[in-house]
Amino acid sequence: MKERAVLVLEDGTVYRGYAFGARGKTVGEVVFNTAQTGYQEIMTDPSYHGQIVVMTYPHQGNYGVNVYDMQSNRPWVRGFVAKEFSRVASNPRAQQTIGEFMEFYGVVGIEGIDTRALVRKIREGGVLKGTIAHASLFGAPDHAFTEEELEALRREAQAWTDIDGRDMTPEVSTPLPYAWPTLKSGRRIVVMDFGIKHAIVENLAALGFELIVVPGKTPAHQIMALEPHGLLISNGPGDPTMPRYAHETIWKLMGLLPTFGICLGHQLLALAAGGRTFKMKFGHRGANHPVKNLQTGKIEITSQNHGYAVDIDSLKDFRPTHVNLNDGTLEGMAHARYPVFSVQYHPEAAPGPHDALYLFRRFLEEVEAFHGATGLPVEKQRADQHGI
Ligand SMILES: NC(=O)CC[C@H](N)C(=O)O
Repeated sequence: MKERAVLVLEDGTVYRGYAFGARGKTVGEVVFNTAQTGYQEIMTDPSYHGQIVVMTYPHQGNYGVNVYDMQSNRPWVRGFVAKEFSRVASNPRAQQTIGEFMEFYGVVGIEGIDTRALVRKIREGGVLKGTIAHASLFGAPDHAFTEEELEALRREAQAWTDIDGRDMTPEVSTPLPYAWPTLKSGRRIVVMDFGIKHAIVENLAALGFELIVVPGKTPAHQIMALEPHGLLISNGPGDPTMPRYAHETIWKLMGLLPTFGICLGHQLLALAAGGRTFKMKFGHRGANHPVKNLQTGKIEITSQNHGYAVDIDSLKDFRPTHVNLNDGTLEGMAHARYPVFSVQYHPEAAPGPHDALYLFRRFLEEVEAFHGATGLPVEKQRADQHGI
């Protein structure tokens, strides 16, 4: 017998379906992702911290999960929703089924609801908070939820602390600096970790960089003390206006090092320079967002996961380099004077197409161009000028 479950939104809408994954209850911001594959990368991307993710593609889990596709050391989604989850994993790379994985890591799920209706609601009204609850919590797997119980679940969703207005960095960032294993020892990159996906560091490592991952809270002078040749500012969850210390650090480092910002890193760069961000109605989450590269005129099909965006008209010191063809929002920018650039989307894919991998190579070229001429740590002299 299937166990009953509900998803109750803060506006009182109730979706009745069946329990999946870990048994229990969970509250979060309900968002949707349109990627057809990549559920494991999505669940383990720290940028989803605080969110219940609804997959629009109706069948999830058929190729299982494995240790290689993890984007961090555990899932971060607060809940996972699909029309139907596969009970079998049919792929030689599979080591577990999606259900086993969700149970192991305590991810509460629901299936059998009309995900199309739910997604349409979010698209029309914007993201909402919601609660998923499984019937066994209320006594029995076939328990039919009463009006009072549903109202209590609705209030729980409403009362949950929003993602906006709090800094989630301490919850996802590494507490201590560490070296990411690489086989070569090329130029040294410091990676500011706001909840980094493994695929980003793996792409940098593949280019031969030496990588030191530091907590997002690391101040500018400590970063410079590591004598880096470049700086990567990672993706991460939450409201980009909240980690104010990061704006200050990035502002201090601006121009000292070739810098590449990805997603949250892009937003932090814009804010550090005096630009503005805003919360989008329902964000961009999927693996087929068309982005126009304004420098080449080419279109890239990109992987995306963000709920905030940089206001294109607020840019200070940066010029737009990429725009989203669906809604015209800013997707990339470059500094007017320094080798500092960033994208709102995910060049590392994981999941998604590899159209934008060239950006990692561009970062390598920027680092080489910046340091290549003299071979001296130019940034150190500049740091002295900046007094850090
Ligand atoms: N993937 C990310 O880095 C997300 C950035 C930010 N938390 C947003 O939702 O817009």
